[in-house]
Amino acid sequence: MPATELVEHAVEVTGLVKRYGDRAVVDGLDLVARPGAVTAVLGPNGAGKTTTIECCEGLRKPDGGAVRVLGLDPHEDAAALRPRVGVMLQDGGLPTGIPAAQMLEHVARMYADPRSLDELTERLGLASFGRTTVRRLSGGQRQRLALAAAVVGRPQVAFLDEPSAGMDPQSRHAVWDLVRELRDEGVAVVLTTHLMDEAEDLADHVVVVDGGRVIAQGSVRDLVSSSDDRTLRLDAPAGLDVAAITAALARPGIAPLDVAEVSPGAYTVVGAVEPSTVASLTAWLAERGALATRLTVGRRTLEDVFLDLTGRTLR
Ligand SMILES: Nc1ncnc2c1ncn2[C@@H]1O[C@H](COP(=O)(O)OP(=O)(O)OP(=O)(O)O)[C@@H](O)[C@H]1O
Repeated sequence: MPATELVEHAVEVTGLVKRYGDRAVVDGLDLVARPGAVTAVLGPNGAGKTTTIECCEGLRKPDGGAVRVLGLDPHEDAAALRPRVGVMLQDGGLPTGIPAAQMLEHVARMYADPRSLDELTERLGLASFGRTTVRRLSGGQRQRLALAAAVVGRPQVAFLDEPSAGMDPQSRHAVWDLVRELRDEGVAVVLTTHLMDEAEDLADHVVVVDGGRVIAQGSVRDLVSSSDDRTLRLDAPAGLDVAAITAALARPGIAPLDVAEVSPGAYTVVGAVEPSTVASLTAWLAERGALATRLTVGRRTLEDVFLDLTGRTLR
């Protein structure tokens, strides 16, 4: 009986610690991933996502905590897990000296019941560069090949580290379709991404990591509706006085709205945005002869929540 039928969680990480020198880059991280679900791990650069995934893949040895994949230890049971786990590394990790098609055939031969190479080649658009050596592929082509290599063996768990990074929109959609299909086939897909729309579209469960720990998790819906806040987005002349806007929108007894110029001429107002907020804001602009070229009010997006949780400072 496959181990996925024995374990509720295809991946279970408990109190994971990984240190480099005396610095813990993963610092007590807990994470679970279910079969038949996409778990998206989000976090700023250097948050510890890849390190965590690599501990799950058996590529790095934890300094503390426990990691179970299909109920097994990624290090000690590496041989048993190899045919059941697909891995797409951030840097490709593919042998570079052989043509792409040959590389994929070689990988497919390692599995008992590989996917059809014709079908994978067709859906990921690999045919046009099958004869090109891996080293000469473009970044996006190499990513698609790495994804094909990760899934060709029909894994029960697929770890995909930034699967659509550097891809054109067509490729990204092909990748998303494949990920959804894997999920529908019962695969536990664990992916990292910096693309909030990718997480919003694909993820059944989102885990936000910062400083080597999980700082929030849940479904996208849970995360974006955990507050009643709304976001007002405004396009107007650059350099408006956000402190003055904040003061103009203030209402007695209500927490001040968070007004920011997120890029030149693009403003957000976050909080309890009411009809009167819109009226006060447009009046404030009109008094200064400033034209709003766009104004929308909507629910918070995953990106809003992510920036709230992790801040705007560059890492
Ligand atoms: N072999 C290593 N030796 C020392 N430090 C390392 C090593 N590998 C990773 N780190 C550090 O560990 C931290 C976490 O790195 P990791 O690659 O896990 O982050 P990440 O969340 O995947 O980031 P990104 O979004 O940029 O890919 C970083 O500060 C990185 O510099």
